[in-house]
This record gives sequence, structure tokens and C-alpha cells, in this order.
Amino acid sequence: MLPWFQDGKFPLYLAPMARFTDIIFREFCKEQGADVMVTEFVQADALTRDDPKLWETVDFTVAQRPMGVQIFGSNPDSMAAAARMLVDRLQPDFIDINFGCPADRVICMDAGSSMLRNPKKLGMVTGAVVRAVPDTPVTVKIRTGWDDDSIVAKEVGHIVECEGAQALAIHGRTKVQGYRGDANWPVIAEVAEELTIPVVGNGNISSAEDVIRIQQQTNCSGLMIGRAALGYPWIFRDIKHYLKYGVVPEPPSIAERWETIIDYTRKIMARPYREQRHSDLRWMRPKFIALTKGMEGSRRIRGSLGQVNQIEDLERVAQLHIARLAQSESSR
Ligand SMILES: Cc1cc2nc3c(=O)[nH]c(=O)nc-3n(C[C@H](O)[C@H](O)[C@H](O)COP(=O)(O)O)c2cc1C
Repeated sequence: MLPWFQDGKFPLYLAPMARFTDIIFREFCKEQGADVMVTEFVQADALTRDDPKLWETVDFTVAQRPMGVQIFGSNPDSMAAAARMLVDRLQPDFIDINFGCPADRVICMDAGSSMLRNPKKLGMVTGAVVRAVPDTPVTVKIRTGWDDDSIVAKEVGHIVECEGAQALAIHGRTKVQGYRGDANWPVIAEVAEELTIPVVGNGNISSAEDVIRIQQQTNCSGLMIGRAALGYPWIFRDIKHYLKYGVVPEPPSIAERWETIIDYTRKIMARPYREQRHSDLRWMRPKFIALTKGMEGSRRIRGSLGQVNQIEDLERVAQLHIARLAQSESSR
């Protein structure tokens, strides 16, 4: 059993989210209590071609362990080669295989959730990766199926368990659903009941109450939090605090939240690859929008965030937002 599930531990994972859960964001989530993290997915073939951008994506710090690196692809040989290369260079705590991505560019390679339509091949890829890295655990992340008429989570769960995967994360939506609608927790519960390996449930978890409810209703061994952490990475701290003391702690002030965003920006721009390629902050605008989404009055600053080029622009947006909120607070 993977150590982070042993002795009744119930780990909270930060879900891998391409273009968002970079090394600095993960650092912050770890400080807030995320137990296990996985890098954004990287294409196995591209990794073996030694693309420096991808090696930046899979980089992590010792403090972030236990840390998994996620790969996607459909060719058992290149998936195995990429996993071996990652283990030799980085010694992650586990290799995670993505069989859930619904993006067209991934589906057209027959990878990600496309593999849910071909469970036999999915098993071959899993087995090849497991055999390539006998010294490192392999885990798998799936969706419930391709569409409502082909829910295959249970079948796929049995296959990957049989091939030697040591945990299974299930995003409770189908490929066709994308990110819409409710996550299908009954299916996740059913698979968690059936498998011997730990099942990590994922989909629309946004509060400590959600965690308690899912703990009561399923046999999941851990949970994975995605979009709720993007706008509010303190969610891990809140959940841990609630599980321990039964109350949610005071949220960070708006000033503290902005301080975190500005600190994050400075750190990410100091990363070697980013610094080389981006002279301004335009590429970070989607991150700013995601990071401020849950804040009071965030809609009003969205336009200004879309104009941010330099750190000074970001600081100005922050000051204006803080001042505006203080003003509306005092006039209440
Ligand atoms: C912007 C974005 C990028 C994502 N990238 C990945 C990825 O690289 N690998 C992966 O397995 N899942 C990826 N996902 C899916 C999430 O890991 C997670 O399964 C999904 O968001 C459902 O969880 P949530 O409802 O808590 O957000 C991504 C999701 C989003 C929104």
C-alpha cells in the first residue's frame, strides 16, 4: 500500500491542472495542507525527445513529495520509455497515467480519455509502464467513461489493478460531459467498493462539508480537489482544520490573498524556462483570473487583469481592488 494511504490516512490530492498547477502553485498548496500532488500531464513522446519546456513542467521540489509525474500517450513503448526516463532523472514518488483528458488534441492521438474506449489497450499501456519502472509505483487517473452509455470505470479499475497500478483516481464525469454537470459519485463509490487498491474520488469538491459527506457515502481512500483550489488554495487548510476542530477557520484577508498572488507571480517569472520565454505577464492572465475568481468583487477587476503586462500593473489592480472593497465596507 502506498505510504500516504497507510494507517488510516485519508490524503487530499491537488488535482493536476495543465497551465495552472505549476511548481510554485503546488508549493503554496503544499504549505496549505495538500498531501499528495501530481504534475500537469506531459506527452510521453515529447518527453523522450527531451523538450526542455516539458522538463520544466515536471520539475518539483523535495518539499512537495510525495509527488507524482503524470504522462499521457497511447503507445506502450514510448509510455514505458518516458516513465523510465522520468524515474532515472527525477525519482518521483510515483508515475501517474492520464486516461481522462477530454481535449481534442489528446483524443486525436488516441490518448487521454480516448483510451476508455479501448480498455484492452489501456491495460497494455498500464502494464508496460508498470514493468518499465519496477522500482516506482504507478497510478492511473480516469473518467467514468466516454459517455453515459459507456461507463467503464469498474472494468477499467479491475484491468489497471490487475496490471499492477497501485491507486486509481476517478474524475466522476464522462469525456462527453467535459467539466459540466454533476460528478457521478455513485459510480466512484461502486468502484471503490470493488477494488483492492485505493480509489481517490474527484469532481466538484469545494468545501469541508463535501469531504465529510463523501467520506460517509463512499469507501474512497482519499480525495482530489481541482478547480476549487485554483481560486482558493487555502481550501486544503480549511478542510484539514474542519476535520480536526469542526469549524472552518477565518479566510485570509483580501490583502493577504493579493500578497500571495503577487509573490507567486514573482516566483514563477524567476523560473528558468519562463524567464527565457516570457518578457511580460500576458501569458499569466488566465492564471490571475483563476486565482481571483472567488474573491469579492472579482468580476469588476477581470477587465483590468486582462490588461496586466508587468508586475507593477498587477500591483495597481490589487491596490485598487483592496481600496474599493475597504470603501464599500466603510459605507455599509
Ligand atoms: C484547466 C484544467 C486543466 C486540467 N489538466 C489536467 C491534467 O493535466 N491532467 C489530469 O489528469 N487532469 C486535468 N484536469 C482535470 C482535473 O484534474 C480534475 O479531474 C477536474 O478538474 C475535476 O475536478 P474538480 O471538479 O475538482 O475541478 C484539468 C482540469 C482543468 C480545469
